Amino acid sequence: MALLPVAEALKHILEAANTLETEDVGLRDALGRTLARAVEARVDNPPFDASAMDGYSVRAEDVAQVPVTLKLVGEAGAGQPFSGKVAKGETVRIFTGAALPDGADAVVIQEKVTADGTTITFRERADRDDNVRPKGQDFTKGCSLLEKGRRLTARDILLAAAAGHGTLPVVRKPIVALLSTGDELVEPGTPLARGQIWASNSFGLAAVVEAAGGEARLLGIARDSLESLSQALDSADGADVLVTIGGASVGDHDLVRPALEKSGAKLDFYKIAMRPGKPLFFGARSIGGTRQHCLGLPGNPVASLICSRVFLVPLIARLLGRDVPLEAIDAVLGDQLPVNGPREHYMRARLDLSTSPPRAMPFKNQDSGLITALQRADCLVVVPVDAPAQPAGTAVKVLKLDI
Ligand SMILES: Nc1nc2c(c(=O)[nH]1)N[C@H]1C(S)=C(S)[C@@H](COP(=O)(O)OP(=O)(O)OC[C@H]3O[C@@H](n4cnc5c(N)ncnc54)[C@H](O)[C@@H]3O)O[C@H]1N2
Ligand code: MOO
Repeated sequence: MALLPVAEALKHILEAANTLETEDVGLRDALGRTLARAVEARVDNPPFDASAMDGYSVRAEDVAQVPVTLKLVGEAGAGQPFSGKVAKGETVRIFTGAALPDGADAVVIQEKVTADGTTITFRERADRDDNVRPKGQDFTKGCSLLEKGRRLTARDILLAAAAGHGTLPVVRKPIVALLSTGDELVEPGTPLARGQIWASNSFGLAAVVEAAGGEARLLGIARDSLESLSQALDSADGADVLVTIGGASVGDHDLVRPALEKSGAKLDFYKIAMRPGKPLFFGARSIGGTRQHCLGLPGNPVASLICSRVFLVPLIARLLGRDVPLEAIDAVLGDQLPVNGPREHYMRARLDLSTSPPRAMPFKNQDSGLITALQRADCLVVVPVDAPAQPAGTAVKVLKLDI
């Protein structure tokens, strides 16, 4: 069977996914969530002409010639506005953040005046609007502040709060169920018998899911039997995406696809022209009356994590209504590469950003069992299908390994 090119596989996955529903969350729960609608300002900011300094509010024309003495007639504090009006020859004491009293149009900082009871002598002249933050200077009511599809940062949340929002409309988090499969697997932290290994992938993948904005649900470990797999697959009820790990290849114990198909899944594709990641599959099924995307990742830890970066992170982004973060950047090879085979090779590498263009140094050993090399890598050099040998200095595409 011909292997599906990586770009085609990604296209199939993205075309299958639609943006999830909208929900309102409080500002305290908004960090990292994706805006479902644009956010507009509900007020002007500042909402009133405000003093930027501690000092005295004046009519600028009264202090055009200095020194001059004005009469103190009151005080304006933050949250404690002056109720009267500043008339000719008068001044009102003012503090940072207070509303500028009616009649006043400038603030003189206190360091520039001499106060003696209600007699205030100004030693420095002021112009209109000096030390005043005019109403609406920052933003005005109704203007668009945050665009739909944006992943909310601390800065965004501060802005939304200042613009009058106590809650924000965000896209519901996709629930991603993660199922490890294999007779050799035991939970991390428990003792190992001979032939066993710890099921590390699901924990790495759960972190990928959550960093991408999804909610990970670990379904534990299914054994290599149709019965155990079927039972575990039934427990993925309520998830938007089911990710199976391992059992995807062609061995006698690779039963994940048959079990999934038995549970009603229709596979869109199986096997892609990617290294690592060849036995990846994708499809969908109906469970509990809702449609669930099914992504089968290879068991090799390196393959599963790299495939999650290339396929699962964009799938989650699409479910969240976000742009798909898979842009490759331009770099040059720091070392020569041999001829590539029939699969697009995602080579673990380190990226030196101090040079222009950045220089990517692929690791010598690209075995997909090397977890330490994956952990040390900060990018993937993407080597096209059947690429010829390439000397150091060749231009290449690189995917940042930001997971
Ligand atoms: N005859 C062939 N054999 C294999 C082929 C092939 O085309 N023909 N493809 C190879 C490729 S490429 C890959 S990748 C692997 C993937 O196979 P599976 O998806 O069936 O993965 P498993 O056999 O279940 O596991 C592979 C490896 O990873 C370990 N593993 C599995 N799950 C976990 C987990 N949750 N945490 C940590 N480690 C895990 C497992 O113990 C194995 O060592 O197939 C090749 N074979
Ligand atoms: O292509 Mo398989 O995913 O190593 O090594």
